[in-house]
Formats: sequence, C-alpha cells, structure tokens
Amino acid sequence: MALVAARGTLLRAGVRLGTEAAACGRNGTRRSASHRVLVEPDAAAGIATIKFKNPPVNSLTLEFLTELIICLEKLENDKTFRGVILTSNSPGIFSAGLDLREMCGKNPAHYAEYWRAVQELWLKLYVSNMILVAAINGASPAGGCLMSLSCDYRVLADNPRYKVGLNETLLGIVAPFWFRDTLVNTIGHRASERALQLGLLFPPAEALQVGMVDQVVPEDQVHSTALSVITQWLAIPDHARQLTKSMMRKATTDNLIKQREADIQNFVSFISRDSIQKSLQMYIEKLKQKKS
Ligand SMILES: CCCCC/C=C\CCC/C=C/CC(=O)SCCNC(=O)CCNC(=O)[C@H](O)C(C)(C)COP(=O)(O)OP(=O)(O)OC[C@H]1O[C@@H](n2cnc3c(N)ncnc32)[C@H](O)[C@@H]1OP(=O)(O)O
Repeated sequence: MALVAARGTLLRAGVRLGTEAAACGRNGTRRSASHRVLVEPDAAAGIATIKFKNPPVNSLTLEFLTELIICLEKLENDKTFRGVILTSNSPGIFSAGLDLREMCGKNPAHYAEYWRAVQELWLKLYVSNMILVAAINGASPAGGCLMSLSCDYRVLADNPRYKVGLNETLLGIVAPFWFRDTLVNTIGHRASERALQLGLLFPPAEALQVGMVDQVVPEDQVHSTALSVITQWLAIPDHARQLTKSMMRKATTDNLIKQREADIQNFVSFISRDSIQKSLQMYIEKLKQKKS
C-alpha cells in the first residue's frame, strides 16, 4: 500500500519505474537511473552502498524520500544483499533532514502525503532485515540524524563541523513521538530529554560520548570502517540477528503503525498553524542570511 503510494508520487514526479529498478541492479556496476539515490552494489560481498545525491544538502524532499523508499524495498526483497551502508555522495553534508520547503506554504493534502513518506522511510529503515550502517560523512541534523539513528551502527567522520542531533526545537517545531522513541532507544531517557528540549547538535567527540554514534574515525576512513563493521555483523547468522533486531525494535514501530493516520493528522494540523509556518519561514530566512 505504501509502496503503491510511493510509486504514485514517483510517477507524478516523472520518474520511470523501469529505470528506477535498474538503479538497484546487482551486477557490481554503479547504476544512476535513479536521480537522487546512487547504489553501488557488491553482490559478491552481499553489501550495497546507498549514496544520497540530492543537492545542495540532501534534504528529504518528497521525491528523494520516495526514491529512497523504493530503493530500500528493492534491496530488502533481493536476497543477494544482507547489508547496506548509507552515506552521502557529497562529503560535508550527510543530510539536512526534512526539506523545509515541503513543510512551508503547501496545502494539507501535500503535508499529509509528505508525512506518510517520512513515516514510511523510518519504518523501512528501523526494522529492515538487512544490516544497516550509517557512514556519516557530513552534518546530520534532525531528519538526517533520525535516518542514522534508525541504522544498526553509526560511524561519524571526525570533523567539528559534522554535528548530529535532533534540533527540532530550534526551529520552533517538535520532534514527534517516534523520533523521540528512536533517540531514547539509542541514548537513554535522561540524555534524550536534555538533547530534545535543547535541540542539541553534537560535534563528534560529544556525539560519541552520549552514544549518538558508535565510532568516530578520520574522515578518509568512514567508508572502510563501515565496511569492516558490516563484515563483522555479516558473520552472525541472519535469522538469529533478524529475530533479535525485531525483538528489540518492533514494539517501537508497532506504536507508530497503530496510530499512523492520527500521527499524520497531528502533523498536518501542527504544521498548518500560522505560528509554525512563521517559525519555519524565519528559519529558512536565517539560513539564507547566514550566507550573505
Ligand atoms: C505536538 C505535536 C507534534 C507533532 C509535530 C509533528 C511534526 C513536526 C516535526 C517535523 C520534524 C522535522 C525534522 C526535520 O528534519 S526539520 C529540518 C531540520 N534541518 C535543519 O535544521 C538543517 C538546516 N540546515 C543547516 O543547518 C545547513 O544548511 C547545513 C545542513 C548544516 C549545511 O550548511 P551549508 O553547507 O552552509 O549550506 P547552507 O546552509 O548554505 O544551505 C544551502 C542551501 O540549502 C538550503 N537548506 C538547508 N537545509 C535545508 C532543509 N532542511 N530543507 C530545505 N532547504 C535547506 C539552504 O536554505 C540553502 O538554500 P539557498 O541556497 O536557496 O539559500
């Protein structure tokens, strides 16, 4: 059902499904028919690397979300691949999170479609049967951080500019309960309470200390470290690891699934408020002014 909706979005966006499918091919060569998601398959190793390519900052536009969802679904259904590395094709920015323009000045139907896609990406990532490792090679606020928190392991490049965290409150918005749950499951209740209220963005050493990431390594070793982690995890029998992952995470996703429509309605009414629209517009303006 969600995939059908996602495909509808892609078709409206003019993306041909035949070529999209080729983007996740497994013959070892890079296929780039998908515009915003590059997949580098290594069928022999059973690993694929997904590279985000949605310039300028890999923000999660509806089209990018949809391509990612379809790509993950194809990899999930292809038993060749047991592990996936998520990284950015543009070192410096992993992902700027949700696309602010998707949440500003649009109509309720658009907000609802957008939020369903955000939910879908999280659901696909959080309980994927595959081993997911985030190779965080750039800044990763809010929704970008959520993507990495939804992986099984996080490797962050050691660069003070590469901050990670759920900074929603700084924008005058509120991280929904399933963002919170994902953070609490990773760093615990007290640290989450502080991080969420203050909208903290952690530089690498602090991110490691609080448990937002599992390893901090020199920038040129992020991908190789992610590969060696995934290789270690691949040594565990899939069925045992998958059942264990499900045991740890399914209650969290079930909680969203059972109130998915209400969560969409909440988002639509929250984001449509004049005060929230004003906050977002001011934030976008601030980002622009930072440049000049
Ligand atoms: C009680 C009921 C609760 C229910 C509520 C439900 C839901 C509400 C919560 C919704 C959740 C939202 C989660 C999110 O992800 S919100 C997005 C948060 N993201 C950010 O704060 C990141 C903002 N961006 C940055 O900090 C920086 O851009 C950067 C990523 C660190 C990169 O810096 P730099 O390399 O210097 O690039 P620029 O800043 O110059 O940006 C270039 C370009 O990109 C535009 N841009 C940046 N981020 C975004 C974005 N997230 N969306 C869209 N566009 C973005 C930026 O404006 C520049 O554009 P121009 O070139 O046109 O000026």
